[in-house]
Amino acid sequence: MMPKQITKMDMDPFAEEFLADPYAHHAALRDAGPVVWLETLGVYAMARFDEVQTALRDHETFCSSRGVGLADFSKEEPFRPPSLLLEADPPLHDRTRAIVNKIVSMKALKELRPVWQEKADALVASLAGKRRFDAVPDLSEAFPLMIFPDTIGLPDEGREHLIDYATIVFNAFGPRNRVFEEGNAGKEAAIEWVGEVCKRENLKPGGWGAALYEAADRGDCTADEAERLVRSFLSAGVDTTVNGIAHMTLALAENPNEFQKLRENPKLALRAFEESLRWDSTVQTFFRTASRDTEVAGIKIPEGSKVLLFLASANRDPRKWDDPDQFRIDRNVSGHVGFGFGIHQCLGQMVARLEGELIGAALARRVSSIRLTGKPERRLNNTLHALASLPVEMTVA
Ligand code: HEM
Ligand SMILES: O=C(O)c1ccc(-c2ccccn2)cc1
Repeated sequence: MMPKQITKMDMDPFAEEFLADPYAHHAALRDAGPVVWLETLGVYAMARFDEVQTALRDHETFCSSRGVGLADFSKEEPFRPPSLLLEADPPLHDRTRAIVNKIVSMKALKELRPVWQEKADALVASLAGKRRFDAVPDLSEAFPLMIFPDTIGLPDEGREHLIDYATIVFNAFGPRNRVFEEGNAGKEAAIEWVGEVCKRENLKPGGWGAALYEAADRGDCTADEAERLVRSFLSAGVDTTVNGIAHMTLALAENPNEFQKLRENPKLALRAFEESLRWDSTVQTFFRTASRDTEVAGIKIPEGSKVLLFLASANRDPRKWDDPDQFRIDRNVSGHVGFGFGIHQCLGQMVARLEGELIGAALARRVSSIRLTGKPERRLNNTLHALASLPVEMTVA
């Protein structure tokens, strides 16, 4: 079969205008073809659900060990030692993932649920009493920072550095553009603090960090690997859930009918959180690298090519979803790729789901209405769709 001609586009998905409103550009990417060539970056791109899911499932052809950002680790130094999970392929990934799967277990989360639920209820009750507030610092950042550092066993001082550190990590998957440079400026203290708190002596006993060093004591990994696995929890574990909760709150404020459906049935809280991840995917994009010459939909992709996967676009692909742009909490949202897909599917998805469900249920039970009192403000990032401010008014049920 003659290889098809690939559609070339000069769109820059890391331009500030794109990052500010990515959904305005996704349809053009999807309609241009199953695989397109982005001239500006010199990369392939997939924005339809089927191609994104297929690439994520085929981790041998589309590998992670050469980096899941624009940089090809086989050609240039990573900006920090590679993640032993995100930037690892089998067999290394099999071993490290098995270690963390044992720690982030259903049993662990079952024990955490009542502790987190009490904090979620108290936080929402106090905010509803305040009526007007900014749901980014006061709710979306406050709750993860209230429960996640304790779960890891971090020191009490300096936890706010986790937001700054994640800004650096998630910007680093993109080009060294202004968003990257400005996102890094003045954040040396955050890098320093994270480096320190990953050390065994700075982790409290009983936390997930200490549990990684106990895995090292058992010989499941080295102490150095344990230190880097703690860094994984800190890199991906906070700013993602912060923005997941922020987008759920925004969606409920913009869709009052959906919020009333949730109030009538608080058991829909988890569905509301999952639907908000589909509707406005916190993690918008990331890359894979072709480990060998391959072909997708008749398009040749040579070994070493970077392939940009648009998760957020796949989650609104009309080839997969009915009324994809509609936020509907009663939709069957299973199968969305907001947490990725395949062997690298999010390690912390159950943590994120529990956080989102508890906040959603607390809002359903304690708040009678949510409305925006000002324009939400975005914080641009090369990978995350993030909110800097979300001014709301919540009335008490
Ligand atoms: C709403 C919240 C979250 C979202 C949207 C999210 C999204 C994702 C996505 C899309 C991936 C796949 C990356 C890839 O395939 O290259 C991923 C991987 C990962 N996530 Fe999450 N995540 C969230 C919360 C968390 C939390 C709370 C933790 C830590 C407890 C976490 C830790 C990780 C780790 C370690 C990986 C790498 C897994 C591997 O490569 O095997 N994430 N996440
Ligand atoms: O292991 C780490 O350090 C790490 C793990 C996961 C991520 C990530 C990247 C893209 C989308 C979601 N999560 C970042 C860092």
